Amino acid sequence: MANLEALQTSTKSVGTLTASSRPPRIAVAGVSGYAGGELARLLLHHPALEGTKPTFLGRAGEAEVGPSTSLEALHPYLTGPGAAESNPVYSFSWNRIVDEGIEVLFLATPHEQSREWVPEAIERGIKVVDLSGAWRLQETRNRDVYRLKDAKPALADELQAEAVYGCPELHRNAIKRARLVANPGCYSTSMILALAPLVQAGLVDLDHGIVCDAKSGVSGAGKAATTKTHFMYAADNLSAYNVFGHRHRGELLEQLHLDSDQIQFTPHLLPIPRGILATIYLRLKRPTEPAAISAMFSDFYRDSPMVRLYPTPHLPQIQHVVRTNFCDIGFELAPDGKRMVIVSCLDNLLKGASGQAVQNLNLMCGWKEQEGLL
Ligand SMILES: NC(=O)C1=CN([C@@H]2O[C@H](COP(=O)(O)OP(=O)(O)OC[C@H]3O[C@@H](n4cnc5c(N)ncnc54)[C@H](OP(=O)(O)O)[C@@H]3O)[C@@H](O)[C@H]2O)C=CC1
Ligand SMILES: CC(=O)N[C@@H](CCC(=O)OP(=O)(O)O)C(=O)O
Repeated sequence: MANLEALQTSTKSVGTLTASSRPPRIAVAGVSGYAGGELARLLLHHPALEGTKPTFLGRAGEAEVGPSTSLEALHPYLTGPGAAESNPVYSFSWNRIVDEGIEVLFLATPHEQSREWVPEAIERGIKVVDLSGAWRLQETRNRDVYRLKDAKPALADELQAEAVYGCPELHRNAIKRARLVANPGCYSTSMILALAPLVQAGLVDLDHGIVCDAKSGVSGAGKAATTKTHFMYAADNLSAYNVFGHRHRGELLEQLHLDSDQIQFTPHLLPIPRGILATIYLRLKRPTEPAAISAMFSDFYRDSPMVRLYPTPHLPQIQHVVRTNFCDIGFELAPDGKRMVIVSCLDNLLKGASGQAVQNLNLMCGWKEQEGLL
C-alpha cells in the first residue's frame, strides 16, 4: 500500500469537494467525441456550475498556448443564440490542468488513454470521473479483454482496488467519497439496473440462467465509422455481435455477483443514432405475483430519481428515454408466475455515459443527484 498512502498524503487537500462553498474547477478531456459533447452540454447548463465554465480539452498536442478549436466548431448543436461567445478547446496538457487549478477531470477518452492519464491525475490531487471501461473491472480475468498496459503496475493495482464503479443506484455512498469513479458501460447500466433488485433478493433461478438480449444505437460505437458502423452496414439492418466476448459481460458478473455460466449477454446494433433497449429473460425460483415484483422494484429504487418504473404490463421504449438521463424499466410475468421478461431502456450517451457521469459529479459534490439532469 506504500504507493497509495504516499498518494493519499499528497492529495489531502482535495479530500472533499462537498466542504467547498464554490463549485469545483472542472475539465473535460475527449470533448470532441460523442460522449464529450454531451458532457459539455450538460455541464454548461448545470445550475450548480452557473458563472463557471469547464475547461475543454482535446488530444495532447503541440499548441499549448491558444485554443486549438472551439466547442461550437466541434459540436455545432452547442452554439448559443445570436453572437454568443464561443468556448475554447485546448490541447490536453498537465500544465494547463494544474495552472487552472482543476479539481475534477472527466475523461471521455479511449480506454487506453484513460488508463494512462488516471494515475497521473490522482497523483496531482485531481479527482476523476472516467467514462471509459479502463477502471470498471476489479478482476484481472475480466479486464484482460481490454489489453491495458500500465506504466506503474503496482500503483495501477492500488488505484484499481480503490476505483468505485459509478452506478449511483448501487454505490451512492462510495461515489460520494471517491477519488476515482469508473463510469459504467452503456449496455451494462441498462442490464444491471434491471436485474439488481431481483438478483440481490435471491429470487432468480440462476440454474436456468439469465439471457440478456440488448440493442444499441450506432453512437454507442463512437464517432469514427468502422466497417460495422458505417451507413451501408448499419442502415436498414439489425445485427448481433461479440456474442460471448463483449467487454460489458465482466461488469454484469462483478456487479451482480454472478458466475460466468449464469448469464448470457448478446449485443445488437440497431440502425438508430442513440438509445438502448435490453430484453432480459429469466425464471424466478418460486411462483410470484406481479404486484410483489412491482413492490420490490419500487422499494429498491425508492431514492433513485433517475430510474422510472413502468406498471406491468407496460414496457418502456427507446423513444421515451432518448435525450433523457432516465433508465426506464418494465416487466411482464407469465401466468405461471415464474417466467419473466424485463425490458430496460436508456440513452447510451446520457444514462449510459455523460448523464451518469454528471450524476456521479453531483454525488461527489453533495448536490442533488438529479441536478442539471431533468
Ligand atoms: N458512445 C457511448 O455510447 C459510450 C461511450 N463510452 C466511453 O466513453 C469514451 C468516449 O466515447 P465516445 O465519445 O463514444 O467516443 P468518440 O470516438 O466519439 O470520442 C473519443 C474522444 O477521445 C478523443 N481521443 C481519441 N484518441 C485519443 C487519444 N489518444 N488521446 C486523447 N484523446 C483521444 C477523441 O479525439 P479526436 O476528436 O481528436 O479523435 C474524442 O474526443 C470511450 O471510452 C467510450 O468507451 C461509455 C459509455 C457509452
Ligand atoms: C453500439 C456499440 O458499438 N456500443 C459499444 C459500447 C459502448 C459503451 O458502453 O462504451 P464502453 O466502450 O465505454 O464500454 C460496443 O459494443 O463496443
